[in-house]
Amino acid sequence: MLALNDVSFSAEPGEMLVITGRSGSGKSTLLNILAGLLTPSSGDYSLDGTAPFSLSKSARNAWRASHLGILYPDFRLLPYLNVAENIITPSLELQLPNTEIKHRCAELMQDFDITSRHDHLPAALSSGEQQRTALARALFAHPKLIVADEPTGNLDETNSNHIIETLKNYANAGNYVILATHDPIAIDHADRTLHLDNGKLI
Ligand SMILES: Nc1ncnc2c1ncn2[C@@H]1O[C@H](COP(=O)(O)OP(=O)(O)OP(=O)(O)O)[C@@H](O)[C@H]1O
Repeated sequence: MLALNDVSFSAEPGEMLVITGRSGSGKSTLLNILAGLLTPSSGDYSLDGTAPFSLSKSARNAWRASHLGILYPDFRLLPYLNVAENIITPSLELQLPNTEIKHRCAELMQDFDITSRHDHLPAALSSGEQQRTALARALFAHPKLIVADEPTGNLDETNSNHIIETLKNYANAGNYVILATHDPIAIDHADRTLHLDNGKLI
């Protein structure tokens, strides 16, 4: 059985795409391929001229750190790191001076209203604060592409609106944002919606 079959699409910089489809239709599989986390058994994928699956594993990890922001429905913050430490984890793979790391972190915490929580562990945060920390981490590297799997799945309407509007603005600034979600707020904001049915794009 194929999780995805004959899926072909391209995106323009500045676009926010939403992928819909019932459970098991292949949304997460597609996002994992776009993030360079899952190697497709056949086919091509490139982001701004780079084909991640033609890179060595270490080069692909470095490519992911500098080009990709990834958001998960369960946030996947590292439980033993505080908010600021979680946000700067992409810097482990980036060659940035310490002053720049501190500057980006402070700016993101301010943008997402989590400065006062900078030394708290994820367990002490609300769901909205956890998702805003995850979003700050996803934006830390100024990635060309953000992929997000149900990014508002655990959030109330106010937090969902904030996350989706932030992602939309980030896309419209000349980047790519691809979400898998059923959230009507996200679908409303999408520049384009793609529907997956049984691994095929409809
Ligand atoms: N690692 C894997 N090994 C084998 N089959 C897998 C694997 N991951 C997913 N699948 C299968 O591929 C298909 C697509 O799964 P996928 O998780 O991409 O769907 P989805 O649309 O994201 O579903 P959901 O909305 O429930 O998360 C499913 O039939 C699933 O069982």
